[in-house]
Amino acid sequence: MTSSSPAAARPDTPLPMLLPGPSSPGEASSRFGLALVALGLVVLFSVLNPAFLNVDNFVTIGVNSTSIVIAVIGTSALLIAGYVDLSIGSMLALIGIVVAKVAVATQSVELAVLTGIGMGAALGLLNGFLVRRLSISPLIVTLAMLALYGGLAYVVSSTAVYGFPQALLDLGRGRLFGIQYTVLIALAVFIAGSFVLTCTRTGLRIYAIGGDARAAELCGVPVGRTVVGLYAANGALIGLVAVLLAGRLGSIPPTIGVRFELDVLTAAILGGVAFSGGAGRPIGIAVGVATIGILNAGLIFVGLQSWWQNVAVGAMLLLALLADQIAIGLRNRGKGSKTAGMAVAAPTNRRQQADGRQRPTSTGSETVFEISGAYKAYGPVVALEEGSFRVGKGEIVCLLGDNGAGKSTLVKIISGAIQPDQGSMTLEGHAVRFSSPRDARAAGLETVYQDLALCPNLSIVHNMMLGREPTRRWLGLIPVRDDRRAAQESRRRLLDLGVTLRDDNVLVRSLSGGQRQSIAIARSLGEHVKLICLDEPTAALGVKQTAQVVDLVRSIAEAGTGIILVTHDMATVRALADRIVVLRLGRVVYDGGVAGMSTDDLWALMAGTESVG
Ligand SMILES: Nc1ncnc2c1ncn2[C@@H]1O[C@H](COP(=O)(O)OP(=O)(O)OP(=O)(O)O)[C@@H](O)[C@H]1O
Repeated sequence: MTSSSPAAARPDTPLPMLLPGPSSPGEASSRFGLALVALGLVVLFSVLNPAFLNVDNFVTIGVNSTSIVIAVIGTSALLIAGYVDLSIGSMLALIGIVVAKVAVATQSVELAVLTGIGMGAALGLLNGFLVRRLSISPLIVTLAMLALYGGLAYVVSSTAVYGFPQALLDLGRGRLFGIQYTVLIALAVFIAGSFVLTCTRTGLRIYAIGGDARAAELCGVPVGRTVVGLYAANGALIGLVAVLLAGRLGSIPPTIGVRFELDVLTAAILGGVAFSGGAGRPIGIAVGVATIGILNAGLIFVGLQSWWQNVAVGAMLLLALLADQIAIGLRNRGKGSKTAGMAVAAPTNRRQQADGRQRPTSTGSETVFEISGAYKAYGPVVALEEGSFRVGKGEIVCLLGDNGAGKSTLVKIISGAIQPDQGSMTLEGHAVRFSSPRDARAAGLETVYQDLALCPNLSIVHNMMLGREPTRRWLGLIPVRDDRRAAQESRRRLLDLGVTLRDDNVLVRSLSGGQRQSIAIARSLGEHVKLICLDEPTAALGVKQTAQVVDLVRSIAEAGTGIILVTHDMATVRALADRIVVLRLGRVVYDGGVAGMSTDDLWALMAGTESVG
């Protein structure tokens, strides 16, 4: 770890645009390799059939790829969030047939468009709801929907439907300045989708969910709502594809969606979207779509039977998944090898300096938080029998206890993750009751969990601001993420805590354990935070990193925030505790100072083998 000069971290330093997404060598090279694959295909098909290299041919490839261009943005967003919808081909067939029937029956283009997009959104919503509700793999849920929608398409009509109103045909075949409407619509959808993914708050949250859904949830991201919304948006896009296809082709057979999902998924994954979630960029996705378009057209051009397209696209998908796995392997191998240029500076106003002098306790200070008579049982197991203690303003209270003593249960109650069967809490003298961690956070009580609740695929700045991203109006109209303000805000917070950065655009995945812990603690510290609950902040850290975190915790307390620290690390207890609260078999058995106690005394107190007066 290297420390950086204060100038390097000055809040007014201009920042580049901060984009979430991949930065590992494996992912970058797979996109570069893909461009080469696309070029190689063009050369190969041109050699096999010189007529392939023709402007008209590429225009046709572009027009034929419009359905994939529209659908790939929804599929990519789902994949980035760590989800998938395999049913889009069958959904396209079902919506296409229904749209066709409505268009023929009413001869109204408006009704056809409304039916397509509305039905798509409804089917997508259903898929999203089932995926979240059933809590099983989205692969299985949407595979079932694939069969269901595909079958229903044949129930509605087992033969092709045609006889559409002229306005629908005009929509599919008309041109503006010589360019087909369908191409313009596809480009508009792709650009709008890319804008949402890279420039908006929702986009960042989609990457965050794919990086670590639980961490995103703990940071206040509404994961369930976002995922269901993504499925609905994806369905609406499939509805749009169905309408445009009806207009372009002039008839819709129930086989219209065959292999569609395979083409779309392959384009997205070839384009660098990680099947494992959390990564993928529009530029790569565009190259992926182009590759699939060239491949499909080229195979027809050289006169191969259609099943060779299946073979080729299937092989491409396998290769892309393999590249994805290699990228993950490379990333894991390189873990920890990079330094982020981050250090915790030594503040000058510390109550206890590095020489270990005891700092004065603040046991008698104004109470910021109090819990009384907390009781929690899981069936016959009493996890917490009597949890009562207080925390003063700026006081550090260490919560100690042997395994199974009830510490986690008490912390979960305080943080709103579970509700006690009995007991009460006050925050700054007011009675509080939290029905969720979000409630607790809103009241000014933050919890930093042992597994940190950070998204490894996002930058330090984005992690610091996740769930409360500042926004601005682009062109005075469209709300976009204000990454510059986010960076300034996050730097200011880190500097206040003595954490200086050389590069806050680095991904959290490349930080060391101590650096991550510092970021996790710093991100929990908003302006209105009155109490922070830290769960084993120094577990699994080395000596130097532990000292860094100890410094950080101390400076937070000095600023007046109350701290509850759950730890098994007696050196940390001795360095930080104003007071200790010891739990044994679900009961508080000691609440007082640590002065004069040896580490053995502390262990004995937890184990119940010695009494301390
Ligand atoms: N969800 C649950 N269902 C049933 N029993 C539980 C549940 N959660 C905790 N317990 C039980 O409650 C008791 C206290 O558990 P708790 O996790 O609070 O202890 P702890 O002090 O945090 O232990 P550790 O240090 O090992 O994490 C244990 O006996 C545990 O098995």
